[in-house]
Amino acid sequence: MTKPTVVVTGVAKSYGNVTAVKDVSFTLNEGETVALVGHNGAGKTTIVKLLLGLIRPSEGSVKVLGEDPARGDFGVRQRLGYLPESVAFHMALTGRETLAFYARLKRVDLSCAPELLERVGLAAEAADRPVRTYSKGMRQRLGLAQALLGQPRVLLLDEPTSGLDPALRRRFYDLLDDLRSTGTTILLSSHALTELEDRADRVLIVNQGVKIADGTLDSLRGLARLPTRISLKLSNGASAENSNSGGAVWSRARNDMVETEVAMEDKVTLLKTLTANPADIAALHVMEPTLDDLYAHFLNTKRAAE
Ligand SMILES: Nc1ncnc2c1ncn2[C@@H]1O[C@H](COP(=O)(O)OP(=O)(O)OP(=O)(O)O)[C@@H](O)[C@H]1O
Repeated sequence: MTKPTVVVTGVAKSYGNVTAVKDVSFTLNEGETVALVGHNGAGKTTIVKLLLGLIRPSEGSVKVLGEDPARGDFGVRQRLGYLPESVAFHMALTGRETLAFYARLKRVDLSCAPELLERVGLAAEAADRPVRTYSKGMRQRLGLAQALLGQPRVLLLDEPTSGLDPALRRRFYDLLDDLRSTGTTILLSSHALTELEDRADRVLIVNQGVKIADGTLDSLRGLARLPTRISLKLSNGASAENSNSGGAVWSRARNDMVETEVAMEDKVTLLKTLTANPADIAALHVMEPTLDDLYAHFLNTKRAAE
């Protein structure tokens, strides 16, 4: 059974006459990885700060692990991990000393530090070097180790992969998969939509402080009803227009391919027709709407309604 770890109800947050967040409600569950996406200034950091208890809502309520995080309950803070977008460490401390510093602040056991440094790929040699000698990616990994201190039940990550090369990104997401399997709730705030696509169980889209979409990628696809793109290359250089191409309208694409768009409900029928004679087909690609497409769709729908 899904167990909620974060419950946000009707939350608004204003700074003077700037309303950063308006009537936002959502629930995050144990073992769920949720992407929080939105333009610059959409309200993502404000939501994360509300979950951390760094700011109080002007309206509504925030509960993290059953408590109000702004009350300063230490038990909750110990079970919350946070990686800010820009990690600022004391440059003279080594990686190991930095972790010891944060472990004391969080009042958690430091015995897990060597394992954490290992997990984020900071080898023993790097762990004992001052942070000022670290590359940006190494600092980011130390930031992640800091966020993982005390085995948090809820992990809040702001642009966690910025500064990581592709191999480290993969390693980072593998690490998140391990945490998810132990029941950790992970909220990832990011602009890197393509890499979130296969990684997040759910996507929350915010715009101008308002939540405009919340669901799995498949459920958002179902709501948006955007077409599927099919691209095709026929054998022997034959033209799709002349073949049994299911009545679709084809246009020229790259690499001698042709492409068409088909409504969700017609996709299977068209694919059946196209693949009736497999020998006719040199290449076939089926592209479902990406998170980028869905993001643009929900923002445009919101704009059109205004
Ligand atoms: N302390 C503050 N005082 C006044 N306005 C603020 C404050 N913090 C945030 N805001 C405003 O609230 C709105 C939401 O800001 P927020 O930082 O939550 O956006 P964001 O989605 O995290 O943006 P980004 O992707 O650029 O980090 C913006 O209009 C911002 O200017």
